[in-house]
Amino acid sequence: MKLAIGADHAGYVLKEQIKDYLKSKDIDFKDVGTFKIESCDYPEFAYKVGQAVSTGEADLGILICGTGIGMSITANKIKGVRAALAHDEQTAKLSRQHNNANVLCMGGRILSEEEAIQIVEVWLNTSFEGGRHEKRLKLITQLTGL
Ligand SMILES: O=C(CO)[C@H](O)[C@H](O)[C@H](O)COP(=O)(O)O
Repeated sequence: MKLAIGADHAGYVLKEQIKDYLKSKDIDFKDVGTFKIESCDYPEFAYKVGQAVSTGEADLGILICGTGIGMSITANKIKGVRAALAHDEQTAKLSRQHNNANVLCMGGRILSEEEAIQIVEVWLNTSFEGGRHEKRLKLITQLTGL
């Protein structure tokens, strides 16, 4: 499995902490930036991670900004991306089970390192349940073209 990960300045520190966690688990990832703490614009990184997932370059993506909201708004405008904003483990788990979310968005100004890593762990280790949820995902594509 390959991950794409990105953040703006407000998510930069948490991104680096999550990268340490991914390395400790031998999970392959591509970091699309930002690579510094200076102010920058979240859509650039949401677009890069979203494109990586949309084209199949990455299986899953992780995006972090201050709240995770700007990242999720942007990523969800990319075809094939199902980005979920999660501030807790239960939402993260359900985003995989019911929505087959392929991008996880988090708030670097909302979550502690420990909370974020627990969210990432549960998200990466939960599978899509399929069944009735499959039809609903197809409807998203049919209705929106995305
Ligand atoms: O867009 C956001 C909200 O969804 C992100 O949280 C940004 O990180 C935030 O807006 C950045 O704010 P700043 O005042 O420019 O640091």
